Amino acid sequence: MPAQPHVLTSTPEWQTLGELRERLETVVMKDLFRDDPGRAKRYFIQGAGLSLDFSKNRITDGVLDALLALADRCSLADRRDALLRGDHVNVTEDRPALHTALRNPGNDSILVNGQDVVAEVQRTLARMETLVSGVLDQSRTGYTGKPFTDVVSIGIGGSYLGPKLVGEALQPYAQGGLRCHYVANIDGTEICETLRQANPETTLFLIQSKSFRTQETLENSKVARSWFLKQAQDSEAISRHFMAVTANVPAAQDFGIDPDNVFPMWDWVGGRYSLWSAIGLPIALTVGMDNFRELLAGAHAMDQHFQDAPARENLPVIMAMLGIWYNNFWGAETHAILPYDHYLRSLPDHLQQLDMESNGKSVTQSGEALGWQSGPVIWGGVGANGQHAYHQLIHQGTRLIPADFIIPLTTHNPVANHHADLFANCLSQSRAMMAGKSLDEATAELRAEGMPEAEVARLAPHKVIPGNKPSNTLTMAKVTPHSVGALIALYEHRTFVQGVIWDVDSFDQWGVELGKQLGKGILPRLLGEDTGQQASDSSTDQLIALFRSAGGA
Ligand SMILES: O=P(O)(O)OC[C@H]1O[C@H](O)[C@H](O)[C@@H](O)[C@@H]1O
Repeated sequence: MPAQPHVLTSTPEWQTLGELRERLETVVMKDLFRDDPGRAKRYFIQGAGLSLDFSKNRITDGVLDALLALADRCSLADRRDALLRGDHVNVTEDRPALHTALRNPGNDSILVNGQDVVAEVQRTLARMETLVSGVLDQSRTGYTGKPFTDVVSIGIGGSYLGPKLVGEALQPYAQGGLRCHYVANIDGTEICETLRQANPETTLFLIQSKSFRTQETLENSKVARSWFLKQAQDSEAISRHFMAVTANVPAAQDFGIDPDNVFPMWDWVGGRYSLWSAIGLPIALTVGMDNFRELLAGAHAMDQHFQDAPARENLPVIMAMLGIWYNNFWGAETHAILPYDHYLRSLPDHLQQLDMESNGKSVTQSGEALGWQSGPVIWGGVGANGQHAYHQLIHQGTRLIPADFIIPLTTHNPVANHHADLFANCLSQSRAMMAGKSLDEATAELRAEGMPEAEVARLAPHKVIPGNKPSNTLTMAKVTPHSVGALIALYEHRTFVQGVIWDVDSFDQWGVELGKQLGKGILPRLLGEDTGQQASDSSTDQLIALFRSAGGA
């Protein structure tokens, strides 16, 4: 993909946005709502079953036009088409990023290095179907003939976060009662606590690693294999209990996985975009293949919306450009993801990797230092819990924190007035962020309580909520396989659009490599092996000595 033929900050569109930012300094959203009864309706769009109210943003039609003009200047439509048709948009690794092909039900072939990606995807889905139906109908059993009760998915990063999020999100669709556990960290506690809950005779292990080189996953898998063999006492039994999803088939075979039990991954799928591939097996084993296909259909519907909807009505484009507005013109350093739904509790974790690993970059596609900010810190948590914790800083802290509120209109678990209460909480937060509370209002409230005037004057400033804090509200009819697919694909495309504007490679992640390299030198020293390793720095040396003096190994 060629580099942008411009310096972003020198474009007329960027200059216009800078001027608009100055003009909006004193504009208050509350006044915009008061003066324009049609505002909410005008800034409300829908696609793939999701609705976005983006009226509580510091924008005018002029700002929106200018943001979309910037997207045009960055050739967004061409870059989107290049992504979808399989051009090598991952420039540093010289390969496509074809996660959209994983959820494309069409039969038109897409060739990557002479290989028909679409046929590969269909073949893999059929193999997944065979495994899933065999496990769920109990025709496929463990080595003693007992049906499976537990699945342990071992993987980290993109081979963990997406499946965990969706597996939790689709609990209402669970079939077969399999318990799915996820082990990611190289922390003995995680694997040991998981294995304590499992029975080797009835546990299926999925080793999820695109590279099959990831230390955490390999070490945890070895522990799982030893634990299993200790009871099974027969290495032949491994083939009934261990599966792998990987692009590195020889390494999986070396580990002892039967080639028939290896599901493919491909170079043209990035780890953080891989839940739609066989990496999604824990999801399919939880909810069955029909629901897994519905998940893919939801994501595909969002792909089509992204491709076809005009920019002004395009959910990923609008959300991405609003993010650019706050990140690059208002100095926002973070972006909060606030799902008001227990099933979506791991969404912030997944989006953290998706967005921060994709757009946490400092050079352009052609390797020049960026002259502008790239991806923000993504964080968040489930509402209303956050309201009793970090929302204080959102409302009254000194930083500007744009937020996405995400909430289904109906619940799988109607009980008392809970869902209306939850919805009221969500709306009250976005309204409080937008409207705030003025000094006059705070003063009047305190006076109404009958407080002495001196106390009123002392307390009122502490009760002021500045307001004018931006947020989006995303809704869906219900948390379903389709809506969850659409939601995740929406954020994938939002991330892509921002990467286009910033001119970064959103599909590599070189920054995570250095720690891995250094770890290889540090480990032998922690274990007291004399490797002739040079000392690193006095801090690292001191901490190594501390670990060894405590007998930490
Ligand atoms: O699937 P794997 O090859 O084991 O990789 C697992 C994860 O680790 C890497 O270090 C990257 O940071 C992630 O993008 C990747 O998803």
